[in-house]
Amino acid sequence: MSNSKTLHVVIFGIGNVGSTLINQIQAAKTQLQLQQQLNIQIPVVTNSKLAFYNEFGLANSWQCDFENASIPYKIEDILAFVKKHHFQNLVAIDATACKNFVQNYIPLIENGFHIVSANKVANTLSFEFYEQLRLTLKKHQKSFLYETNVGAGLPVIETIKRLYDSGEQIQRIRGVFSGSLSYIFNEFSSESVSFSDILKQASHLGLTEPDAREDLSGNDVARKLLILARELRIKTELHDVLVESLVPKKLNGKTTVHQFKSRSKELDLPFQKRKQNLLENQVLRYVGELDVVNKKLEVKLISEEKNSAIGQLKGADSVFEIYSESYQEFPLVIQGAGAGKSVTARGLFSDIVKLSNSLN
Ligand SMILES: NC(=O)C1=CN([C@@H]2O[C@H](COP(=O)(O)OP(=O)(O)OC[C@H]3O[C@@H](n4cnc5c(N)ncnc54)[C@H](O)[C@@H]3O)[C@@H](O)[C@H]2O)C=CC1
Ligand SMILES: N[C@@H](CC=O)C(=O)O
Repeated sequence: MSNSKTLHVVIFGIGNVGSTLINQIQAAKTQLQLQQQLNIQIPVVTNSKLAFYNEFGLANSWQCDFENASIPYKIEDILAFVKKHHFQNLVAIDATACKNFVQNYIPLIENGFHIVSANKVANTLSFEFYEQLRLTLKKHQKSFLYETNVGAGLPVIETIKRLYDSGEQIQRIRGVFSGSLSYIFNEFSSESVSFSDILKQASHLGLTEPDAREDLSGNDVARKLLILARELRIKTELHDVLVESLVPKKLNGKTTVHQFKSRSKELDLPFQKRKQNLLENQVLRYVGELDVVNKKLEVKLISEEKNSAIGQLKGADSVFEIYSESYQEFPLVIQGAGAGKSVTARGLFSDIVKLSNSLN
């Protein structure tokens, strides 16, 4: 008798992260089958408007297939499709950055899906929604994994959870939580390049959010702090986070993404001034701090000594310093690429495999 297990994975969002995930899964098929007797089938992939269906799973030519044969969809069409084919072990991947998409989580769970998400929105809406989602998961015995919400492929949430579940008192988590802002300020502090050019590079590298103002406004980092705070059972909301936004009012949400991009040169002068104000041994860093004891969450741009751990960061590295009962003087440190399509897709893949281990 075969012990092989099949997962049916529906991928919502086939941009940087979603499409890399599909390619990673396709490339690992043989290895997964041989080493873990795991078969991951992807019968549906979607972007915001179109879905491509193949009940036998995607072929390696999936991008062409999507271009040629995708059709407009509603979430109900996908629910009907998986029901018609009696698919078991259903997993919905949220690789969108969409605020509305998370309203589909509860119907998906009620229709048999586990959720694996890179999108931080579901964990950062009201605490009421946060709890309702967890109650629904419990009722339907489904899982929700979101390791990539904080630190992309880095094991940040898992580490915090393990410490907390084993009774460790976590006092403070401080660091550079954003891979894109890390890249931007590492490059900007050390190179003679304009701020807008570096922002453009970060976006081309797939490091920023689809709307880079999510990063520059501090909102994305605030979401990460809130997610960690809630893991530690702190009942708090996104608006409780003290945030220093780097987006000037004239370029805020009333401007479209396209307008913001075409006017990004307006950011150059203010950032050049901040750079000029630095002392010789300082660099700019955008940091987050979760003070667990005082339940205070704050994100801001600081001038940091070049020689400190945070000052020495390179590339798109994030760093999380966890101070706790057992790590008082010298924190537990998690460091590595905090953004990028490849590490993030691998983080989602790892959540899928983790989920498969908990299924029959
Ligand atoms: N890029 C990175 O380094 C990291 C990204 N993430 C998260 O991963 C998610 C995806 O990021 P990227 O791939 O970089 O963005 P992207 O902009 O490249 O791709 C987003 C995709 O979602 C689709 N989409 C938008 N609304 C949708 C909807 N309602 N239903 C279905 N599809 C929809 C878009 O059509 C696009 O295909 C975001 O939530 C981001 O915060 C998390 C960690 C790191
Ligand atoms: N924009 C985010 C991407 C991952 O969440 C970041 O820069 O960290």
